Amino acid sequence: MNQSAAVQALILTGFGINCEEEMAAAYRLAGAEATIVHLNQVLHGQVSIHDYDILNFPGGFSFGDDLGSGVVLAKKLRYRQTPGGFTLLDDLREFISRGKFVLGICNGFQVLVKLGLLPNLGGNFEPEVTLTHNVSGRYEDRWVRLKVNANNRSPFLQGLDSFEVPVRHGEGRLLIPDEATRQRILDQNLNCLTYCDATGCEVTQYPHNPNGADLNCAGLTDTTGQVFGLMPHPEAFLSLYNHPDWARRKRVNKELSEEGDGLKLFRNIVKHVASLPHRSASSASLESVETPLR
Ligand SMILES: NC(=O)CC[C@H](N)C(=O)O
Repeated sequence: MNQSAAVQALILTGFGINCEEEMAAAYRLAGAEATIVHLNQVLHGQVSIHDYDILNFPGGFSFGDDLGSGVVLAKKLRYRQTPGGFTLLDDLREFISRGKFVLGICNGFQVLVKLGLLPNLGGNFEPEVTLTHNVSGRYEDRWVRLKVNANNRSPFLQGLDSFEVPVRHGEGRLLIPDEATRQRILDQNLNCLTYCDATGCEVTQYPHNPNGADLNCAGLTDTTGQVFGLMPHPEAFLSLYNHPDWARRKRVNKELSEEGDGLKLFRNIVKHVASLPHRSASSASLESVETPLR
């Protein structure tokens, strides 16, 4: 158990995940301690997710996107048993029920959707929507602007209105299978991020929406707001110098602050977790358990 008072972010890697260093950099800049571990260390019981505040699934090409992006990794989390005879999905249910946070970016978002953590309307961790090939039929690798749904109360997005971020994906198109699911996502404001134009107005057409997603959706939260996933990459916009316009910003009359807008999401969640009144108390009670919780 990590005794530090710092907010602890656990970042999974392995099997083709490739954005773990960017994600760790984001958390460190936001003041958290970031630990990168191979997923096998968790599956083999060497690392417990319960020792951490925020569990993170970075972007990449897990299992080469075979069978569909995120599918194989999600199956591994659902069915592969740890030495204690539990699956990581069992651990995730427990983790979320303790009020902790889960973030999935791009391939990580695909994993959370295919595992049934998002949107999880039914609360039974079964897949309800999916992410599939972009309507363009191409891998889309460029910058987009996102609009934040002000009615979504997830701590990740507080105080944000619209911001730019890069996308780099081939399978970012959210598909919602039926009208009832679509309506429940809308009613509960789980559609937390949509694609918009330079002025912050929502635009559903390509190229603003790079993949043809239903609801113009770029990101979802679950009903608790603790689980959050998005197709674009906030961890790739931590500084002014990540932005394609940084050198010509005066010429194109663009205001860019020294700190990248993507960093705000990480600052938000780190600040929120640090402010939770029972965080240190719950850590202490976990430490006193004789048999470590899985
Ligand atoms: N950058 C990523 O995480 C890409 C996700 C996935 N491999 C896709 O192409 O859709």
